[in-house]
Amino acid sequence: MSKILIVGANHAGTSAAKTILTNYPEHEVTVLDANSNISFLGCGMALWIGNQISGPEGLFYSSKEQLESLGAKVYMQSPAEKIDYDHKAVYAKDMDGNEFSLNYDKLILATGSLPIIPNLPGKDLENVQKVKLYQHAQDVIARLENPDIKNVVVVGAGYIGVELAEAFERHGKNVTLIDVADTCLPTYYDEPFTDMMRENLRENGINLAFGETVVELKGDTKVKEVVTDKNTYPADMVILSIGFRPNNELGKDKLKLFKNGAYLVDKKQQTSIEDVYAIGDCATVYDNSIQDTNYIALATNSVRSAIVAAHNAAGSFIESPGVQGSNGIAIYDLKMVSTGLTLKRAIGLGIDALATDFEDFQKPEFIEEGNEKVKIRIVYDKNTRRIIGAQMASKHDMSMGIHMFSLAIQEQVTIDKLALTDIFFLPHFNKPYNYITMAAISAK
Ligand SMILES: Cc1cc2nc3c(=O)[nH]c(=O)nc-3n(C[C@H](O)[C@H](O)[C@H](O)COP(=O)(O)OP(=O)(O)OC[C@H]3O[C@@H](n4cnc5c(N)ncnc54)[C@H](O)[C@@H]3O)c2cc1C
Ligand SMILES: NC(=O)C1=CN([C@@H]2O[C@H](COP(=O)(O)OP(=O)(O)OC[C@H]3O[C@@H](n4cnc5c(N)ncnc54)[C@H](O)[C@@H]3O)[C@@H](O)[C@H]2O)C=CC1
Repeated sequence: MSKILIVGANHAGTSAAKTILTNYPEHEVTVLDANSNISFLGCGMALWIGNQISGPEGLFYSSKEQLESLGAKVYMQSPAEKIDYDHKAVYAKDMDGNEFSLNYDKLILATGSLPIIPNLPGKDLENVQKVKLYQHAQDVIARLENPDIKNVVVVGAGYIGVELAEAFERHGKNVTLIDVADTCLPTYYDEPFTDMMRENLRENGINLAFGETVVELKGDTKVKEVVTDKNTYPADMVILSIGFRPNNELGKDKLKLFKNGAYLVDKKQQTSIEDVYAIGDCATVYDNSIQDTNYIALATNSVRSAIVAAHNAAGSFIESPGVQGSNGIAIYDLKMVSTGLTLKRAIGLGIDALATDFEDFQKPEFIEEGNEKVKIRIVYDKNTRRIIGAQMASKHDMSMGIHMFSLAIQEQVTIDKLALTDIFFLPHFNKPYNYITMAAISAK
């Protein structure tokens, strides 16, 4: 029997706790979380804010009570404040402010990430919001009820920014979306795809301010304007969504860190100290598309890294196969999915990369209803022919196709092998010469 202590119980911590409790009932599992809720699906935040779902209740899939029913001891609203790694002890405060300490045999750090807040004049003005927690979403929704909030400026046109821009527009607000990059979603897609999303946002009435740097947020007590190096925008509310940074407060002076501060872990999720694991957004991942360590903050990575750490902490040896950063987004009718590297990023990393593109209807033309075009790009290494990335866009739900590319990158499949891969045909679903095969066959 080991004492396993998990610090942080959102997606990563909950997944680790459940894996240990259901597979290894002999261990004593204790969970600490600073917040009053766990398992909030941030990915549903935009749907909630945009009134596309009836409420937030379905966005939670676990609770203190559920973990307790599986046998865990759970302390909510109890932030860990210090860890003595040499003596295997965690010092925390409970919800009444009382200090207490817990000893462990194995420690799993699952403290996640924090929104990056740019050091801008005016960042502390009223109605300048960050969005990560359930409580942040509640706060934003309460403010949106105020009819004086007419102009909403979203800073950062990454995944959160683009999703929330749609949500605010659905609320009838005048929305401006700003990014320093000259397009939206630059990390995930190449230009032919970002152009589609840009057009989609523009057609739906969102003001786009790409290639602009925010220099100041102006106001009295409340924010009134966002000033960039090129323009000034009226703003009754500002959302800061320019990325996450790992929450490494408890280990930054003791554990080895990645360049952005994430806990450096091996394929067992173990940190630089034995018996100390790190999972989810506070830890690094092994990225198969670059065959190196990376930082990719996604709930999917959190859940899987937690399973790996849980088994290892509980005494079984398993290794992570690594990740590809697979992701997806649906804005109005447009759906986009990607995995691995974009062509731009691959070239930026010095890889001799090429892309093969194809666009076609999903199904044969004689299927007259529910037949949309799909655009695909596959990125591959010119020398090894290895597939290193893929992107797809359509009004049709073609999302499942990206999983095959994720596996192809993980398993180092070549573009030539993909060209001859058995892909079934049925007119209800696709074409005999479907876009995946055609893109692969067309590769130089
Ligand atoms: C709006 C939004 C939409 C998103 N959409 C998607 C999506 O569609 N798909 C996707 O894959 N990802 C999405 N993400 C990202 C995803 O939410 C994160 O990757 C995920 O939350 C990471 O989970 P985690 O458990 O590692 O960390 P976190 O969610 O950051 O949780 C960390 C937990 O640790 C606790 N904690 C921190 N410090 C302490 C301490 N000292 N003591 C005790 N407890 C502590 C916190 O209270 C928290 O509960 C989205 C995020 C946001 C904000
Ligand atoms: N559908 C999904 O899978 C979703 C995933 N997430 C994940 O959550 C994490 C955080 O999301 P985001 O905050 O949207 O980060 P992000 O990394 O997706 O996007 C950040 C954006 O901010 C821009 N930016 C950076 N600094 C800036 C500055 N000073 N001024 C203006 N723009 C600036 C970047 O160019 C980038 O476009 C990411 O890892 C993301 O993948 C979030 C929402 C949905």
